[in-house]
Parts: sequence; C-alpha cells; structure tokens
Amino acid sequence: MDVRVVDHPLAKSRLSTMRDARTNSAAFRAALQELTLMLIYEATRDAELAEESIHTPVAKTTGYRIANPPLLVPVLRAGLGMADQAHRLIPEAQMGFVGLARDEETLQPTPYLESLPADLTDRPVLVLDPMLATGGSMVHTIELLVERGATDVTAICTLTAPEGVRRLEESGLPVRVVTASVDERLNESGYIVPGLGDAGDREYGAV
Ligand SMILES: O=P(O)(O)OC[C@H]1O[C@H](OP(=O)(O)OP(=O)(O)O)[C@H](O)[C@@H]1O
Ligand SMILES: O=c1cc[nH]c(=O)[nH]1
Ligand SMILES: [Mg+2]
Repeated sequence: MDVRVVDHPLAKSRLSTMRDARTNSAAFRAALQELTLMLIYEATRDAELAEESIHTPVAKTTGYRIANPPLLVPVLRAGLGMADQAHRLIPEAQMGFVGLARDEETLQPTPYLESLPADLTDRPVLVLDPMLATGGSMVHTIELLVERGATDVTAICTLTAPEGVRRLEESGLPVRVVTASVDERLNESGYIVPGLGDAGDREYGAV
C-alpha cells in the first residue's frame, strides 16, 4: 500500500498548531483547512488531465482540466472540517457523506449516516478524515465504497497511527494514504500518541 507522508515545512507548522493543546477551536479549524489544501494538492498530483483548446488574450494554447473528478467523502464529524477546503480545490467534485462515532470502550465505529452515490465504478474517491487510529472507521468507510464499485480510494488523513496503517494494508482494500505524519503508536485508550487529542471535539466541542 502506498503511504505518502507530506512533510513540507508548511505542513509541519500547521500540524504543530493542531497538536498544540493551547490552540483554540477556531485556530484548530483554520490550521486543518490549510493542511487539507496541502494534502489534497499532493494526493491529486497524478490525476489524469483532459486537454482542451483555449484562447488567452494573446494566443491559442492548450488548457487542462481534471478528466475524472473524484467523489469527496468526509467522515463526520471530524472530516467535515476538511470538506469545504477540498471542494474549493476541486469544485467539480461531487460529495458524499459518512457519519461514524467510535465507541470509546470497544473502539468500534458506530454508523449513523450514509449518503453515497449508488454506483462508484470508475470514480476515484478521496475519503477525508483527520485521524486514522485503529483504522476501524476507515475500513468501514472504504467497505461502503467498494460495495458500490469503487476501486481507487485515497484516504486523506492529517495524522495516522502505525496500527491503523497496518490494518488498512492487511485489509487488502484498494486504498492509498496521504498524511502529514505517521505518529508513534496508540495509547491504551486508542488515542494517537503524540497525536492531537480528539479531532472532532477540538473542531466542534466535546459531545
Ligand atoms: O481509526 P479509528 O480508531 O476508527 O479512529 C478514528 C476515528 O475517530 C475519530 O472520529 P470519532 O469517532 O471521534 O467521531 P467524531 O469525528 O464525531 O469526533 C476520527 O475522526 C475517526 O473517524
Ligand atoms: O487520537 C485520536 C484517535 C481517534 N480519534 C481522534 O479524534 N483522535
Ligand atoms: Mg471524536
């Protein structure tokens, strides 16, 4: 499985803002949006282009557009903080939604929302979730996509744990990962170390 770590200095600085426990919700959301821009930029580096003839004010030339715009799938709640920025970069993208809440005792994802196109054959999909911890939520989401025919899925995750990366790899699902960091490990409560805490709570408040 391809795991691309975006370690650009600007990505590192935004991630540090997100990690810092002193960062308030508004600054956390702003840093997440800026980091999302960098991760999407890197994730779409090899996207296929369609050519078209265009006229500048000076001459005729070749213009380009994304040939097959992806489906964007934020995983609620935390992935919602990445959705608008991703859509700004790829305005022609369609968006689907998955809602999951991890049970903090069992660490299993509990689904509460699924709004996806019925047929994803031949469509690239970008799943947006700041955190890949045990990998349970991401595996659940990708299985929903694969049931609909998806074969080209990219998980855009601000932060990952080695345990979650391994789980995705062992799942055999058609996925690659773009992240700003593979952290050290999970702690006994299933939180990423050093991590940034609970991403959804830091964006929107504790529930
Ligand atoms: O890899 P996993 O062990 O499954 O954990 C990762 C999940 O945990 C967080 O969501 P959470 O369940 O806290 O929901 P929230 O976004 O509503 O806070 C995060 O946004 C992922 O979806
Ligand atoms: O560290 C973690 C692990 C799962 N979900 C989060 O929001 N943070
Ligand atoms: Mg949460």
